[in-house]
Amino acid sequence: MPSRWMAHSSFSSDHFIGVDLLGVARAILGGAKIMSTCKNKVLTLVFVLRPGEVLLGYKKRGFAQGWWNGFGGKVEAGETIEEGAKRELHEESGLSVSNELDHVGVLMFEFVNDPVLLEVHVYRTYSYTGTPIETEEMKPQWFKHQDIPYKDMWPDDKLWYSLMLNGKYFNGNFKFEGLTNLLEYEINEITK
Ligand SMILES: Nc1nc2c([nH]c(=O)n2[C@H]2C[C@H](O)[C@@H](COP(=O)(O)OP(=O)(O)OP(=O)(O)O)O2)c(=O)[nH]1
Repeated sequence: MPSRWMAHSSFSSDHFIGVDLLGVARAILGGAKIMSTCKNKVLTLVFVLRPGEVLLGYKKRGFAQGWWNGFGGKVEAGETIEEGAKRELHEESGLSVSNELDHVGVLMFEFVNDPVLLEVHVYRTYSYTGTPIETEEMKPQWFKHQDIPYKDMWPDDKLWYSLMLNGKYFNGNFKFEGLTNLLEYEINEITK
């Protein structure tokens, strides 16, 4: 395990967020090392915003069923990551985005006993057309920032949502055992 990772037993206030370019460089180097031995699965995650609120979808089936999340999924062959993000947003919420999405972060997830790393590209946008609709996969709902249902979400989300909601740029590394036990993590805010 890379020594730069921090071990934590709770998610209270002891998490590590460094505005530290050296740390970012180390994270990139660490990522490159991991990438040479593992295959990454590239995924997208899109947050649609309006003042003071974020649109989340209740996952009705599949991976992370029963949790609230942004919209996204696997990037398909022949599309850019951003094209994949817009496609998944449309498929899962009915919303369309014609402008560029704001790429705010990359989150790397490692799962114990699984060689595949998840590389999740996080986007946000205030600009969209359409009305959110319930789809086969997601049931959308607007949440005020103070009402975000963290207890029914991925355990890492409470650690980086404030950065995303506040328009900060960040990257993160997370090591999970199963889907609910977050063993170690590191989050870096990036100054652009
Ligand atoms: N908020 C949050 N999202 C995560 C985490 N880990 C993780 O994979 N995701 C996101 C990335 C993707 O948007 C989504 C997983 O994608 P998916 O498996 O549903 O992909 P998909 O829609 O292409 O899958 P499928 O329906 O075709 O099976 O979950 C996490 O820890 N927090």
